Amino acid sequence: MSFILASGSASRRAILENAGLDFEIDPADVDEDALKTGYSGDIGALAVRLGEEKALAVSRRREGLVLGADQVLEFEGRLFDKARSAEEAEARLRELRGRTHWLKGGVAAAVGGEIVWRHESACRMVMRDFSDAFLADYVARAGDMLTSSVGGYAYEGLGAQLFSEVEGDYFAVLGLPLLPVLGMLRDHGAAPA
Ligand SMILES: Nc1nc2c(ncn2[C@@H]2O[C@H](COP(=O)(O)OP(=O)(O)OP(=O)(O)O)[C@@H](O)[C@H]2O)c(=O)[nH]1
Repeated sequence: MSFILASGSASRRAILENAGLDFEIDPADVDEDALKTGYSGDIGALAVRLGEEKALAVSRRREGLVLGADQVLEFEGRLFDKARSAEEAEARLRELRGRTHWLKGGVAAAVGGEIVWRHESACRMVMRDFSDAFLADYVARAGDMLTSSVGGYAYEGLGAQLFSEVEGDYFAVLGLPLLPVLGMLRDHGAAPA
């Protein structure tokens, strides 16, 4: 039983590998900016749409079940994507500290160029009001995660120190709601029932 993960995300790959699943990696080449720039609708729906576009892009050229996913950060109705630099990540963390933001996730499965399943997730991230000194130390230690993760943190690692409370699926915070994905994979014969 196998399937294709249409993602270059190390976190998504690790989540599925650690769960013992058999799959291939074939990242989708989708112009996310084209869909995100100027978007003014429901941000969770956008994440689902992006997950669908990634799954479809690969499903149109590969046989079998293709899984695509996307995650965006929503803060006071504004949409944030991954920071482009450590400086931008630091400025954003300074803006988010002491306040609540949401990680909105979308995941979709496609077969033969058609969407067969989709799922939306929302995780409520209550960031503590940490000091400037803490932030400076965090930025010095966080490394690549500042720009490779949508929030500039690895919640399973150093990023946990940023939060006082988190509501939602742990795996969804990391980028892939594993249990709903496992249910879908089993339904499609791509994971052991
Ligand atoms: N390790 C880790 N990664 C996180 C966390 N929160 C968000 N991410 C990652 O942030 C990234 C969000 O960007 P996306 O545009 O959804 O995905 P991507 O990394 O560009 O990869 P594609 O699926 O190829 O588009 C994903 O790789 C998530 O796994 C976290 O707490 N820990």
